[in-house]
Amino acid sequence: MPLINSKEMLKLAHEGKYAIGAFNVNNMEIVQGIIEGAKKENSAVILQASAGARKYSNPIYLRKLVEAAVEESNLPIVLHLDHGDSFETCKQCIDDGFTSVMIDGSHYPFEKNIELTKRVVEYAHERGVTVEAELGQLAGIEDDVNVSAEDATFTDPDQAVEFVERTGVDSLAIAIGTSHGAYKFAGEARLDFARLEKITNLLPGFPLVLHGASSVPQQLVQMCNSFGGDIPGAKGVPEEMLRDASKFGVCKINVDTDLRLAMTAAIRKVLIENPAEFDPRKYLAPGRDAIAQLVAHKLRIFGASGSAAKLMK
Ligand SMILES: O=C(CO)COP(=O)(O)O
Ligand SMILES: O=C[C@H](O)COP(=O)(O)O
Ligand SMILES: [Zn+2]
Ligand SMILES: [Zn+2]
Repeated sequence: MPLINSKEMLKLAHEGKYAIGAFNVNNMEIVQGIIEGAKKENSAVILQASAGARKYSNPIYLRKLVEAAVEESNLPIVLHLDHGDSFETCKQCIDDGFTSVMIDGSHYPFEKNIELTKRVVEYAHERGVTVEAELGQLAGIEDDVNVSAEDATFTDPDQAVEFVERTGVDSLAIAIGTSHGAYKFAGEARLDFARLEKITNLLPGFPLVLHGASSVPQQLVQMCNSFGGDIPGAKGVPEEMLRDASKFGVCKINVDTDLRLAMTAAIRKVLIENPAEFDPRKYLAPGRDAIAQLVAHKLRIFGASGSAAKLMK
């Protein structure tokens, strides 16, 4: 089957109360690892490329890799732009064959975010491409952050409704306490589920997206550190919270950091245990396998196992 947009994929996820995994891709081994994991779970999957990924890999290589993944796996796959920063970047990706784009206007004032998102939606929808936008600022909840500070950065439920209505966007990334990277919480992990529930109730059936949702598995952090790494105090979103979020309208969960940790831990182990090794395949293959294993596990946590079947009819 060809690359598809995310409309039906996220709709089915919403109805089934599970979330689709959206994994960041940067090179061949990462694409292959994710696809192996998705195949194992017979799961639909979103492969997403950031601006940094497109710069690193040269957009044409990345696109061709994803096309190869589609052909080889025959799974329902979306090629999505992660954190598009302008209309021009989104347009470029749409023209290049991406089936979904994110326009991240979250750092702009509300009206400007709406205006920018609307412009992307118009261009994308005319071409059958779905659009994700973002409202609110990602940030971890520090132990001493008070409610008014959370109100200032987290997604305002009423604004979310107005934003969705006025832009016609297909999905919305919300801020409820997650953040990008490996250091998400200084103290105890905490997400604002009351806010999530409010947003979901105000936007029935509408797909929400959780960024910064890596769990930072401690076993991977320890493995990195025990083979020469130095990433102390890394902490992510507990898996139970992701499972809960998927039952409250979160239909797409973004994961990049965990892929990086899995791949790096595996590569570090090979290189430290085999100092004479210098064939890249000898460490990239275990890196790829580690990603496959991680992705399969995530998809089970998200409830996405078996989600390919309904989309393949
Ligand atoms: O949100 C992400 C990509 O858009 C990735 O988040 P993590 O850093 O938690 O993996
Ligand atoms: O949200 C950010 C993603 O993890 C992508 O990161 P990157 O910009 O380093 O490719
Ligand atoms: Zn953002
Ligand atoms: Zn993100």
